[in-house]
Amino acid sequence: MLRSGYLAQNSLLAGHRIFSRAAASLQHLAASRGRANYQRSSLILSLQRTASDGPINTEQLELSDRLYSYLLAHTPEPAVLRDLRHETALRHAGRERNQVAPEQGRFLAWLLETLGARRIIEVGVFTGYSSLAMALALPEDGCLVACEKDEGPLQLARDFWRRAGISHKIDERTGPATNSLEALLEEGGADSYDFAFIDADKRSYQQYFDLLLQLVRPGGVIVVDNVLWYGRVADPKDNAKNTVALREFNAQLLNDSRVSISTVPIGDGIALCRRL
Ligand SMILES: C[S@@+](CC[C@H](N)C(=O)[O-])C[C@H]1O[C@@H](n2cnc3c(N)ncnc32)[C@H](O)[C@@H]1O
Repeated sequence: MLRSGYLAQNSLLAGHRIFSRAAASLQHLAASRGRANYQRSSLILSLQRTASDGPINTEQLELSDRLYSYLLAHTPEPAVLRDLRHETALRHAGRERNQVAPEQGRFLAWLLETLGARRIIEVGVFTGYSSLAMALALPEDGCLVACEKDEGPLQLARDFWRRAGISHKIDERTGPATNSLEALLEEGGADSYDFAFIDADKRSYQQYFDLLLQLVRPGGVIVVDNVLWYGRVADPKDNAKNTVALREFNAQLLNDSRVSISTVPIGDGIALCRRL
């Protein structure tokens, strides 16, 4: 979108128009992500930490709306993914927040490229933003098993998979994801996947994780979305079912000797888990 190569092909005027449209779109995106919850007093925050086992660097980068817009402007996003965001906002108004953010989609794609992943699984597809971002990063003979229970948003996902020319890489599994993952195991899929992404109902995360640990090969990676849950996991007063489920999942993950983990505060927080 804002890439110099792209702008260079257009006249300065056209470039200006593209920039203005993209900037407006990015501002809208930044504003619509519930980032008002973040403190805005400065770019660098000094936090009161509760860690008691030694000095730590307490300087944290705060993503203000302005800095987030800058980040988006420096995140490559193919036009087909940007169009899918817009189409999702039109057809599934109010549910756009279900989608991973562009920098997360790019991160997942980059990770797959870096790992050289060929066979991957997604749990929770919605209108297909993350699946499309990931499928674009797979080789021509790669395969993404797309698990989704809701037929409604899948229709848009299919349109865009076709439009992007990656439908042949998608193995669609409609229905409750636990059934789909169990079916993959019955089909002999144990230890045969390079990567999995969990982004569905929070109370089933542990179940998905345990099944995916059987499907992903040793050395393979499972990425889990929403582990910081918009900050709610750290709020002792928040005992909503999803918050409690994510808190329990995070606590279990910390002591799970089957994986090596790193939790990264991108988007709503993701846990990167490598199967040992
Ligand atoms: C947060 S959205 C996924 C967003 C998607 N990863 C993206 O970036 O566009 C979660 C999706 O999980 C699906 N889901 C919820 N419970 C499910 C289940 N038990 N089995 C399969 N899919 C489920 C929902 O229908 C919804 O579409």
